[in-house]
Amino acid sequence: MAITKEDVLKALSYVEEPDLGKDLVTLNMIEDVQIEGKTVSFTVILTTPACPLKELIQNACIRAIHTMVDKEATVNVHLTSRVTTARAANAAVLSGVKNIIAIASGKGGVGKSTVTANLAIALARTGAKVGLVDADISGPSMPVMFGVEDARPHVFQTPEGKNLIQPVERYGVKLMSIGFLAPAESAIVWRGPMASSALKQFITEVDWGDLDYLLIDMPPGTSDIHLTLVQTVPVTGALIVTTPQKVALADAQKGLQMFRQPQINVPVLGIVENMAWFTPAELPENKYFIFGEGGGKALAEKHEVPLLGQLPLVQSIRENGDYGTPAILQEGSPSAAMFEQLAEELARQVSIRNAVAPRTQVVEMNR
Ligand SMILES: Nc1ncnc2c1ncn2[C@@H]1O[C@H](COP(=O)(O)OP(=O)(O)OP(=O)(O)O)[C@@H](O)[C@H]1O
Repeated sequence: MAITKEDVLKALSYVEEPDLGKDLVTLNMIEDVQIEGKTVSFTVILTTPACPLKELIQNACIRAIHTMVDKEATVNVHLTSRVTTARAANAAVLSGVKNIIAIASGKGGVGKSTVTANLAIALARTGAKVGLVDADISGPSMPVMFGVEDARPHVFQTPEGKNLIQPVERYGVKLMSIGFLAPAESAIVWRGPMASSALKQFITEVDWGDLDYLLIDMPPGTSDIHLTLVQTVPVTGALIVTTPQKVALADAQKGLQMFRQPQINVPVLGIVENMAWFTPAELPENKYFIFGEGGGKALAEKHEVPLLGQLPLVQSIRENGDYGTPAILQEGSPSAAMFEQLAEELARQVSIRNAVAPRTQVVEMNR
């Protein structure tokens, strides 16, 4: 009997998207079904190009066709993606940006900027459109980490007469930092309301265009800047970076709780434990838990959020950051693999959040 499109769709309706708990047909993830004799071809639209379940879904599709349609069929599964969003249509601010992710830490110096830079590049390397705002106004580190300290963004006028800043592009990421506008030594005077208005400017007066993910590298602590962010744009979710050290965990918890306050209500997508251990190059089997052990996991469990990854203390991660060539660019290295995996886990949590949580909203607050 000839294979029909209905046979194919019926079989695929038994393939579940493991994270979203529904089948691929119900989720409108199947397109362009074509049948030629015993060759079945179709496209699966994933929710992110960084999907860690790609292979699993592809194999499940092939198995479903072989089991339910024809065990001898040749099955061509074409994988593509359409990044999901929880934003309302026709948004006034950043209308082309699908997901806005705040990266916060609580304590300073835990590696938040290092993690953000590597994540942004890792996501861009999967094919996603990525932007990065360095909102650490009094201590911007992105120009150094991306090796673009001397870059000066262009300002241009739109046909409507509005001045817009063109973000700097590096390693496939659109980047904006106060470091591009003010010499590093003067940045220390950016405080309070000035810092808040600088962040607002980075959001509303920069030509971000269409982006799948806009990462915001927040300053340490729980400052005015955090409130400015959630009052200016609808934030998709927050990622918390911490070390396993007691003092860092206590501050990370404060950061996490700030996003979860009922009037702010930004979902926490997960926790990253950085500097989780140290392994000397000459003793690769040894792990030294310099800042303590298991703190990130305990924090994640306490607040019921996923621990998205544990990154060891690696000398080359520090060096690559200082040289303007983040570790993710060292193809085939263990550090690059860890950041790739972390980026996949983050993208996965964004997709889950978009499927299950309410639409993103700008926070209204009387201050
Ligand atoms: N996993 C790691 N292995 C080695 N060095 C690291 C690692 N993570 C971060 N570092 C280094 O630790 C220092 C602090 O990192 P980073 O600037 O990313 O932290 P931060 O939390 O953003 O700090 P700030 O509070 O200034 O915003 C940097 O020198 C960085 O290169």
